[in-house]
Amino acid sequence: MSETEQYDVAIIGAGPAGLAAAHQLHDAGKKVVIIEKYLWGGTCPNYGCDPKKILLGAVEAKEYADFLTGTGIDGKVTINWTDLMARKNQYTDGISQGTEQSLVTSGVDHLAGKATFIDEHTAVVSQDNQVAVHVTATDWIVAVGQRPAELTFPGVELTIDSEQFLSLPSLPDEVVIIGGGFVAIEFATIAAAAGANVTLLVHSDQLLRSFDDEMVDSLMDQLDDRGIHMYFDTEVTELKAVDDQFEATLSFGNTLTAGVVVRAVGRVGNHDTLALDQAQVQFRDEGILVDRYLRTSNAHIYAVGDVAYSPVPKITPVASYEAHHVVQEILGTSHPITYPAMPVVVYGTPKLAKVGVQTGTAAQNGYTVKDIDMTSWYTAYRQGEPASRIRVAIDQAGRLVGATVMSSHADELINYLTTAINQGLTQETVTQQLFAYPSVASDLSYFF
Ligand SMILES: Cc1cc2nc3c(=O)[nH]c(=O)nc-3n(C[C@H](O)[C@H](O)[C@H](O)COP(=O)(O)OP(=O)(O)OC[C@H]3O[C@@H](n4cnc5c(N)ncnc54)[C@H](O)[C@@H]3O)c2cc1C
Ligand SMILES: NC(=O)c1ccc[n+]([C@@H]2O[C@H](COP(=O)([O-])OP(=O)(O)OC[C@H]3O[C@@H](n4cnc5c(N)ncnc54)[C@H](O)[C@@H]3O)[C@@H](O)[C@H]2O)c1
Repeated sequence: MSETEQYDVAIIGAGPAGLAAAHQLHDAGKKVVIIEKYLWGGTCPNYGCDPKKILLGAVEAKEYADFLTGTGIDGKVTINWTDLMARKNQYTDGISQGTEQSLVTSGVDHLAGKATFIDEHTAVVSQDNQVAVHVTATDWIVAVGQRPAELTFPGVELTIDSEQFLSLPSLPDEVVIIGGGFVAIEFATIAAAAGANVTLLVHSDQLLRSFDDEMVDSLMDQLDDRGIHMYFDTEVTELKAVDDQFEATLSFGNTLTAGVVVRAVGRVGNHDTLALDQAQVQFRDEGILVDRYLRTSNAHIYAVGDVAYSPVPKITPVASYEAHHVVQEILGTSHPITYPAMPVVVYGTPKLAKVGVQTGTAAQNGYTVKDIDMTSWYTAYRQGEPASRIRVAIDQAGRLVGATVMSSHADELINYLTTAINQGLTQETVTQQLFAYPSVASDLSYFF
């Protein structure tokens, strides 16, 4: 074992959270090291948000062409999975090395290997066939993210997870996806647009539990129109390899045959890999327990991003935001974290996005809810979009407090609505702004 390296701050995990913290603390003059056991950059750019949205890029282009077929577009656009995957790989292949290089360029110390605590200030960083390194630091930031949740039925080892789906060399004709959340819907959309016959197996009675039910129903209609089959209250009880296919037995007795079965049933924290007991850090199955300062039960160890058990969406902007907060804590500006309104987007076709007060329950909580069909509005019309809908919640003072949007532009529109909520804008203040016309933003004042 090598001699111990001593740092002001050591960060475990080089995803969006860990990297943001490392660069900011280094820039502030701290002696920092960041430790990563797999790919520099973490989930989002290597096997999450970014590769997913590259695949979605082709899906969107195909959809736009499909919508306008017969009204100015002739011929059918098809997705070439091999070429699309090559484009995705061209992007992701450079991420880890490029991210590591930016640490080198910035002068941030970094170590490849798996970190495990041996006491509250020290971790061992080990890598196959290499001498383990001891790292000691005054403060630690744990930013180790999550991994796909497992299932336990016989044959589950024949399923693939989200990372494997995002690198599938060829797309089978039949795709089965277990789950009804973000990953399941996004992958179903991509696979269906690329020509596969897609079935979602949902173990509860609903998709996307945290969203406004009515908007989820609208999204389901759209998924249905795109040929995606959905079975609810259904589980896989067994999976077998039969010839070059897989045969899934379902809880109600039927069988389904598919070329690939994707597991998309949530994510679990990587905190169980860290020997946290050695550092007196408490955790539960859902993640590491943190207080309002993002401190763990050991005041010198913070947890941020997906692995922190905090009541916020587990998404990239939140991970970076929490990292920034902890940096301020370590630099001496101590205050409890508060979160602005946080937009989340399900990147299907169409996209479903929400922010702020849940619009499904807003009326019973005293807000005015407006439900607007935007299908005939200019933006949807000019693109021939078959369905576009928004529900907004407005408070007594006329301020927007929540929104759910289903549209091909929901990812952009939700950002404007987030700004409106965070700034406490009313219709009057929005009409004082000038927006380019015609554009998504130019409709903003009609939502109040
Ligand atoms: C398929 C998919 C699509 C997604 N799409 C979106 C999206 O569109 N928008 C969005 O905002 N979010 C999306 N997310 C979520 C987003 O990727 C995460 O919220 C984000 O990456 C969390 O950042 P993090 O830094 O907390 O963790 P991560 O990015 O997971 O990084 C944690 C890092 O820690 C490393 N690590 C773990 N254990 C150890 C250890 N013991 N020692 C050393 N290193 C360790 C891991 O290898 C990893 O690199 C998606 C996630 C998935 C899976
Ligand atoms: N666009 C985005 O921001 C984005 C995209 C993908 C993933 N993510 C992040 O990754 C997380 C994980 O995504 P996800 O779709 O895997 O999880 P999720 O929590 O969104 O959905 C999990 C799904 O699995 C089902 N499920 C749970 N246990 C099951 C079981 N035992 N058997 C069968 N089904 C079961 C649930 O009913 C649910 O439908 C998201 O919650 C989000 O934080 C974000």
